Amino acid sequence: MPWPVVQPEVNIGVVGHVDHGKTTLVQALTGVWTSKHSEELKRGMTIRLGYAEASFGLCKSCRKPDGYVNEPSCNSCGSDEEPEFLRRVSFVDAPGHEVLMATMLSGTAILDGAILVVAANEPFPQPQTREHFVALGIAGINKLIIVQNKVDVVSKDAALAQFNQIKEFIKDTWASEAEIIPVSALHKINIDALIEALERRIPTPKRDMSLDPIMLVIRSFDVNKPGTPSTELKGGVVGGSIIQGMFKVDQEIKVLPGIRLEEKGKITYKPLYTRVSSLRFGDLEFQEARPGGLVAMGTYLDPSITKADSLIGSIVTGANVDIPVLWKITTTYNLLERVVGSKEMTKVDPIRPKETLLITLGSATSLGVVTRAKSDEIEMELKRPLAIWDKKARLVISRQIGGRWRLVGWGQVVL
Ligand SMILES: Nc1nc2c(ncn2[C@@H]2O[C@H](COP(=O)(O)OP(=O)(O)OP(=O)(O)O)[C@@H](O)[C@H]2O)c(=O)[nH]1
Ligand SMILES: [Mg+2]
Ligand SMILES: [Mg+2]
Ligand SMILES: [Zn+2]
Repeated sequence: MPWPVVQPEVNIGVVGHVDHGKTTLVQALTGVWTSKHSEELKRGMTIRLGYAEASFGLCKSCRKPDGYVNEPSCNSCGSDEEPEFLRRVSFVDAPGHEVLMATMLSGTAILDGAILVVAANEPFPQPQTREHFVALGIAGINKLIIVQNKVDVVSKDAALAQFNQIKEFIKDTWASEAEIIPVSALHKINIDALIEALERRIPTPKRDMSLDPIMLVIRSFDVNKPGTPSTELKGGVVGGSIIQGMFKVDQEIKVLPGIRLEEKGKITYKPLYTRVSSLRFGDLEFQEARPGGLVAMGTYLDPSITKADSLIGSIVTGANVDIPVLWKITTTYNLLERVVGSKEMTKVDPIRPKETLLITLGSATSLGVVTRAKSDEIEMELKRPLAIWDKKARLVISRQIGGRWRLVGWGQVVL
């Protein structure tokens, strides 16, 4: 029986320090090189959130973990029997460069679990190894696998020494039980063991389909070729992940905070109302879409509104769902003791009135100027309003230190 054609059911983030091999690992798992943008190819680094899917299966004739495969055949044992389909998985490939921390943070909201990639040939931990690890903890992504990558270029002893350092690092944290798997992403060594660990340690979460539908937008496009006659134009497309509920073709939806308008120097956002024209995962069309994977949602919006990622950080929900959109927020907050994302790990100073912070909530980011600071609560005026779809969601607080946005704390909006 051929493997079923289904949408992915779980989102796994691939995070870690720059150049540690995240994109190479996603390619080993899915066959897809996610960094396709010209700037990314030129600079050899991930700039936007990358995305790729794979189906995993298990060969019954093989002994585990050799029988875990990402294609409907097994070359470990040469059996003619088709491996059994397990599930379709999506990978969100985060950029590791320190200047792209905000992009990494905006991806964490759509994850069900994560792989932290650590290069075996560099001292452990590197700054963004720490910072991404802390970001996962704040977002509550407690299903973690640590991949020790590039073991092909270090000695067995060096790999073992670093393995023990990683163990020591996670010992008293939320991730103390995380498995550490040595691989070579480049040479595709031990990928079967990694797939086995993903199947075992990052189960598909139970979803409640009766909740109001919420999709967090991480991309948006105009899919029309330049010069298309206006009568043949396709509506704007938003790409993102459904974090609760489900969407159907033809459903009435709204996009929040919506379109940015400027009138006499005053900036407002107006919600966009439209209908779902199509739902796609990869190249496949579906009539309905549920949590898991990255869905491309076709709409009847003017494509100039969605072009060039202009709706990143928006949320999509049902047209009648009430969600507060706020320019001013009060949040509880907690600060880290140290700035984990810089080499020096300086102390985190208290939040001061008038300072500008970077706030990440879901896939949205906004600058916020602190108007009042108490020991456990701050008030902020935002440069871009935030849609508060879940008042229990944690927002992440970053501060500019030495010219870089560094993660310094987290909080919860008080409504
Ligand atoms: N020897 C060896 N090199 C590897 C391995 N995995 C990745 N590399 C190399 O490491 C470099 C960086 O790999 P990427 O996959 O682009 O790293 P990344 O973590 O996605 O980098 P950013 O997206 O910029 O954070 C490339 O030259 C890869 O070929 C491995 O297992 N062994
Ligand atoms: Mg990359
Ligand atoms: Mg094998
Ligand atoms: Zn087999």
